[in-house]
Amino acid sequence: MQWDIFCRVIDNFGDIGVCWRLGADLGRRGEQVRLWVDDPSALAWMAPDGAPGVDVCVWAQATPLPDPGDVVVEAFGCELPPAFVERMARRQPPPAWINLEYLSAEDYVERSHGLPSPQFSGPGAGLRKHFFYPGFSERTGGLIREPGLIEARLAFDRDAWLAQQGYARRTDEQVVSLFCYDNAALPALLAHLTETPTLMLVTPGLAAAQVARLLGLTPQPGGGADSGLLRLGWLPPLPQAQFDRLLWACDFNFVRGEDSFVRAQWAGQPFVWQIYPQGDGAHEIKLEAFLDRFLRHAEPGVGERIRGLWRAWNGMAPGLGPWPPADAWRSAVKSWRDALLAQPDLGSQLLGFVRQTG
Ligand SMILES: Cc1cn([C@H]2C[C@H](O)[C@@H](COP(=O)(O)OP(=O)(O)O[C@H]3O[C@@H](C)[C@H](O)[C@@H](O)[C@H]3O)O2)c(=O)[nH]c1=O
Repeated sequence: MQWDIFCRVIDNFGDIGVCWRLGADLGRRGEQVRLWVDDPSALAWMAPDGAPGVDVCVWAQATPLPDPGDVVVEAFGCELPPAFVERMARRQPPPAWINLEYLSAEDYVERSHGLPSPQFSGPGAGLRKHFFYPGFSERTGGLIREPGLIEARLAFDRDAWLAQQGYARRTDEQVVSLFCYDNAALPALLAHLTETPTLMLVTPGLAAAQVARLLGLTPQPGGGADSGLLRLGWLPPLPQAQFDRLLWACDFNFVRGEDSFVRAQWAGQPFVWQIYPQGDGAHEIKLEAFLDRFLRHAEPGVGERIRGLWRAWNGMAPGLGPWPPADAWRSAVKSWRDALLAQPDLGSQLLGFVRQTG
């Protein structure tokens, strides 16, 4: 099928990160994808080699758009150009029109996933748009998990990968990745990590700027610095496939937003999520909703510590609290990952949904 995926970059890298993952997943499954994005600049480092079947197209106001394909995906309610919607309404048969929503573990997702939204007026009159919600249960659209991902994860040699990046692991060193927004708990984390031999791989941008400021350092991609028992490595922006490997290589991952949060779950290592902050505090409910599902896989004492650490990392509690025991934390993540692996992935579900509704 021919797909048109529309994406508007609001801020950060999550919008294009998710749309690229989806487009590349569909392309590798033999679909033809046009990815329309208003600002494709991040793809230069995120996806320097492109993907089979995927054409990246700049979506500007003046861009002449071709005839709509078989499926039109409007990512995160990005609002399609009315003239294009009009052509969708005239196409025979009309394209499947999917509104791909943000990821949440809240219960409303199960109620809303797959619902139709018939268009009674406007340029799309006569069309039916469908809401497609990613999620963590059988009654949602699932999570992006391209074929072969887990096999590659299981065959991964972390020491070889770290050495290739110029950060060979020293004996007894734990390895931590850091990808975060502005974070008031970062000083407490750095203080905690200086007590144990640690290699912390810091992503460029907000994470590197804060660590550098707190420790009085200048980040140099590919370079490093020491602070007590903490060894720092400043990362360059990595292609998505290498970013995944970073998460596979680390004992603990600090991730954020949506896509890196999902990839940390596939990595199967203990992780801490900094949720995208919303002014009205809605993110706190969203964070707790995820913890409620995930921590069913943890022993109660361990779950409490994980929840405490996550709350502190998200500014919902002071201090970091006691660090969860690593082995029990890892078992909980693996058990959660096993449960997710038993569910169909988002790409397969979306293909099935479109065939059924089309
Ligand atoms: C640091 C790094 C990230 N990445 C990728 C991984 C992800 O695809 C992407 C980061 O996206 P996220 O993890 O979702 O975090 P983000 O904070 O960048 O994106 C956020 O954007 C907001 C607008 C949304 O509302 C949020 O829900 C969220 O998606 O960048 C790399 O490929 N290489 C890198 O080196």
